[in-house]
This record gives sequence, C-alpha cells and structure tokens, in this order.
Amino acid sequence: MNIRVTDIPAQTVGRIDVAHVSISLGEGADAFEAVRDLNFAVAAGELICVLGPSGCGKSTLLGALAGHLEVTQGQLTVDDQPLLGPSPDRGIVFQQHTLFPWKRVRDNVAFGPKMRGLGKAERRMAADQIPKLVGLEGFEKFYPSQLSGGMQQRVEIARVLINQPRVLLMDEPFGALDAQTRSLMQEVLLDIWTKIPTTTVFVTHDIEEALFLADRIIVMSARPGRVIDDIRLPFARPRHTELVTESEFVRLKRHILDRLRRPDGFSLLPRLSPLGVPAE
Ligand SMILES: Nc1ncnc2c1ncn2[C@@H]1O[C@H](COP(=O)(O)OP(=O)(O)OP(=O)(O)O)[C@@H](O)[C@H]1O
Repeated sequence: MNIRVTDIPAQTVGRIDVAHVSISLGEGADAFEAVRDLNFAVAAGELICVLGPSGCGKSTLLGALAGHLEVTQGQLTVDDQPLLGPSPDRGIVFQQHTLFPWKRVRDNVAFGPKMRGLGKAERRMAADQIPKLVGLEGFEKFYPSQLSGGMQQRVEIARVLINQPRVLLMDEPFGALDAQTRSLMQEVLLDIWTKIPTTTVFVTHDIEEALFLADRIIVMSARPGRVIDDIRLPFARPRHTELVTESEFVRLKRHILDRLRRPDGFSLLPRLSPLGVPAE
C-alpha cells in the first residue's frame, strides 16, 4: 500500500526559516560570498534536499544550520529561535566517519547522551532502541573497523538520532558508498524518517538521490549559491527503486539538469511560496 506524505505522523517541531541569508567566507582580500540571499522555509517534519554544483555553498549552508558558521546577512531560525551555536537539537551526519574507533557501536551511539549527563537507565534504553531502528541489531558489540561503510553510516545516523534532534542535517552522507550500498542506505534513511519524521536537510549533488528522497528539492546555482528552483515532488511514499524509471521522475530530472545548465532561464514548473507550496 502506498502512503502519502500526509499519512506520516505530523511533526510539530523542527520548522526552519532561512530568511535572506548570505554567508561570506575567508578574510580580508580573500573574502568571498559563498551563498547569497537564500530565502526559504522547511516545514516541521519535512525532508528537503539541497542540490547544486560543487562549490555552490551547500555545505556552507548546512554548517550555518548546524551552528558552526555565522551568517553575514539575514537570519536562520528553528521554531522561531535564532541559532546561537551548535546544539544536539540539530544533529549533523557527514560523508566522512566521525566514530570513535576504540568504542563499540553501542558506546559510540550512547556517547552523546552520556556527555549530556543522561542517567544510565535512560541511556541504556535509548542505546537499545536506536540501533534496532537503523538496522544495527546484532552489531552493538562490534568496533567501527569491523563494519562496512554502509553500516558505519548507520551508526553515524544512530548517534545523531539518539539525541532526538529537531533537525537532522546530512552532508552528502552516502557520497563515499558504492552505488548498491548507497541505494540501500537511501531506503534505510526513508524508513527511519517515516518512523521518526524529523525535519531533514539533505545535501547532495546527485539529482536522482534528491528526487528519490525528498519532499522538496531546493536547487542552487554555482557560487555564490542562490536558490534557482524550489520543487515539490509529487511522488507517493513509501518509495521504491522502480521510481527512477517513472516518466515523471525522468521529466523532473531533465528539468533540474536544464535549470543547472541555465540557472537564469525560465522555470516551467509552478512558482512555489517559501514553504514550497504553489504560490497564488
Ligand atoms: N573555510 C573556507 N575558507 C575559504 N573557502 C572555503 C572554505 N570552505 C569552503 N570554501 C569555499 O567556499 C565555496 C563553497 O563551499 P561548500 O563546501 O559550501 O560548497 P559545496 O556546494 O558543499 O561543494 P561540494 O559539493 O563540492 O561539497 C567553495 O568555493 C569552497 O572552495
């Protein structure tokens, strides 16, 4: 049975507002504008992909959402609260692994709550449930080096989810995986997101990945990155790999390719409001 986005439990937290955000990097004569006047919102529980060519500032935007970078102009808020720095409320998963090699899976996952001073019983409960959710059952006692790349990424995701973040930030998390594992991990992510519909901002330069995962795709131009398209996807959930051969999928892929080639060209899709719904 296909379920629609509206059937997934509604989230009430995790709304992101990116209001006229520009970010400059570098200093003095080396300073340059990485992203310019980004203006969009992400609804609570929505999964968006930010897509754009290499160097267009996708990671810069994610770094600012994570609280690692300050914006030069404009404002970033989550649930109307300005971001004041990094927080477990906004968990980030990178392409590179950040696991402690000397800790077992279970202890890697439980590390964040331990640092936050959560009690042992609470930690144990979370550390038992989250690995199951991401498909790590049976691997809790393994060390990272005993796991495949895909399994290590599951641990990375578990480590973030255990903090029950309002927002999940993902910076090309599957970029280093082989094509088959990557496809599997996309399905794993959608399965997790359906069970815990956390607001997710997923950065990628892979058009098919964005089309497969997202409720909406924000397309950015080359540097300085600007939003050149905001596309709400019509595909039902759950999504299966056959989706990539459907005519609407192929049509949207062609549309995005065209937008990336001609960023100032005219979009044939309906114009969207900042929340990604068709404008009046
Ligand atoms: N700390 C930094 N100092 C100077 N320039 C930087 C710094 N970090 C990134 N850049 C430059 O800023 C621009 C935006 O980088 P960013 O990593 O955000 O792009 P991206 O879209 O994520 O690229 P990719 O898809 O290749 O990861 C790039 O031109 C990059 O070379």
